[in-house]
Amino acid sequence: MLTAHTVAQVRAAEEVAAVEQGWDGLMQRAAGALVGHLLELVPADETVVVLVGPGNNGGDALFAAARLLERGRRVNLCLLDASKAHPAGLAAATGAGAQVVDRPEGHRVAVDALFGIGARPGLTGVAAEWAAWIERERPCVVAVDVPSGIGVDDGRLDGPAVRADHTITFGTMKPGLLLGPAAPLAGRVTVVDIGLDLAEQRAVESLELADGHRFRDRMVPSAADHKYSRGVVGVRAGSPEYAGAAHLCVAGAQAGPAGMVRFVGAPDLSHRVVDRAPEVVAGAGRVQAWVVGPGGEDSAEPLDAALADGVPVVVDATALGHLPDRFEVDALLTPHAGELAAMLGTERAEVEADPLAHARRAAERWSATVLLKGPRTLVVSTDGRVRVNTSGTPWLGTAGAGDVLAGFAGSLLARGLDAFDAGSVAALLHGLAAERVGGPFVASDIARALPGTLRDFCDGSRLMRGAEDEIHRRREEGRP
Ligand SMILES: NC(=O)C1=CN([C@@H]2O[C@H](COP(=O)(O)OP(=O)(O)OC[C@H]3O[C@@H](n4cnc5c(N)ncnc54)[C@H](OP(=O)(O)O)[C@@H]3O)[C@@H](O)[C@H]2O)[C@H](O)CC1
Ligand SMILES: [K+]
Repeated sequence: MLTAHTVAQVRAAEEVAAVEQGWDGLMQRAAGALVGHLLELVPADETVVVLVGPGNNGGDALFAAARLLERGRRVNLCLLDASKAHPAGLAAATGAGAQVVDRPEGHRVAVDALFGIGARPGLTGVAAEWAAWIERERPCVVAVDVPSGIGVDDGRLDGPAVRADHTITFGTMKPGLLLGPAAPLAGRVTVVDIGLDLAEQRAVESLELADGHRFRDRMVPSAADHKYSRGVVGVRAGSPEYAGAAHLCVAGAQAGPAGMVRFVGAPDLSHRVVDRAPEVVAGAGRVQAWVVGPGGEDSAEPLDAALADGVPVVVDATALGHLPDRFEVDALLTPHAGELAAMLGTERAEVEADPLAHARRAAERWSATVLLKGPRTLVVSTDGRVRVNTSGTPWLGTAGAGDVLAGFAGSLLARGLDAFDAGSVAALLHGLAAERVGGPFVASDIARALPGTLRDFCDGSRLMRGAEDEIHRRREEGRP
């Protein structure tokens, strides 16, 4: 699981680490980690330009520049404000032979050390000009800790920011490297250890394939299980206009770990669903979770009927327009930015500019877990936990992909996962299934790839557990 921490959490951990390592020791450790990656990333014959800001972020890079020069690399410095550059760092870099230049133009590799976690979002003045040069000329950019100018805690952009190819970040991910419009500016992110102890607190998490072990026992049936004990997922989706949404939502539900899918809809649509998917049982009956809304009629009736059962529910598409005042059951709302904007009475662009704040508002407003679909799907729980999904490909922007996701999430809910886990596991596996298929694809291809992806998620954890057991055995036997 990837974890990200806020600036305040990082600062607090730095205070603790500095007692042991000293502030200078921390900065040297950050600089050392940076050098290791720069030596790998930058071709030996390139002259690197380091864009140096007024704080410790610039300090990290100045000490790294000195060490690069000692390793025979060529380094120039662009100082945002010569009077404020980290004095000891500047002395080290120039002492090692770094040249100060006025402008970054002409360089093909840049290190962005303008601002780190101490910065407000949005660059101005010369920093903005340098960011514009990067945007125009597209040199290879390695950002120190974060791309300068991003909203570190929320991923917002408030004016120009640096676009990086790589970000070397210290101690932990930062929320802005994972979510919001800022995340793509970080490029490939590498977290390096500088001895911060952050394990317990976290602002944002991101599930990975290797996290299957956390869910395996709640998804894979045991020998004692039968179809009902595995959970029944009910689907109320589709309409004469969007009959396909019923098929796709059912296909997503069938791809999950529940033991049975029920479909409730108009007789004609029910016949068509069962003709295509003979395992489906049509008609009302007991379920452990409902999925309501994909391609559905614009009416309050399907969600009201589902809520009357008092079981967990996935609420998608048209059903998002008929929400109760607050949910009394465990609910997973799955809007895209436009739908969330309509729910909150705001504009789509506002949601896209700050997805986290809007998802949080909705989670609080309706007392429900909110899965906000997008390039980085967010899942926000009622108690404030946040997961962001990093799997998937842009090919997922295809008709019906959301219907499959809703059905699959419903199956996880019916199997007993809570809305937060069901939403975040569904988003992860939906994205991994898309990566597996490759693209271009249609939504049915994703539904077909989901069972294998789910199996890998669970099996991978078995392999990992095998490895953990082996490590444990070796330790007990005193072997390395
Ligand atoms: N604490 C440590 O020893 C370690 C820090 N590490 C690295 O340090 C940065 C954080 O460094 P910090 O000095 O706190 O902050 P910055 O380098 O990000 O820059 C702060 C200065 O920038 C000014 N500022 C902030 N925002 C803007 C802006 N939008 N435009 C112009 N100027 C801005 C700010 O001025 P103020 O007026 O707000 O005071 C500061 O002068 C961290 O990211 C690491 O890279 C290492 O991790 C090692 C340990
Ligand atoms: K930076």
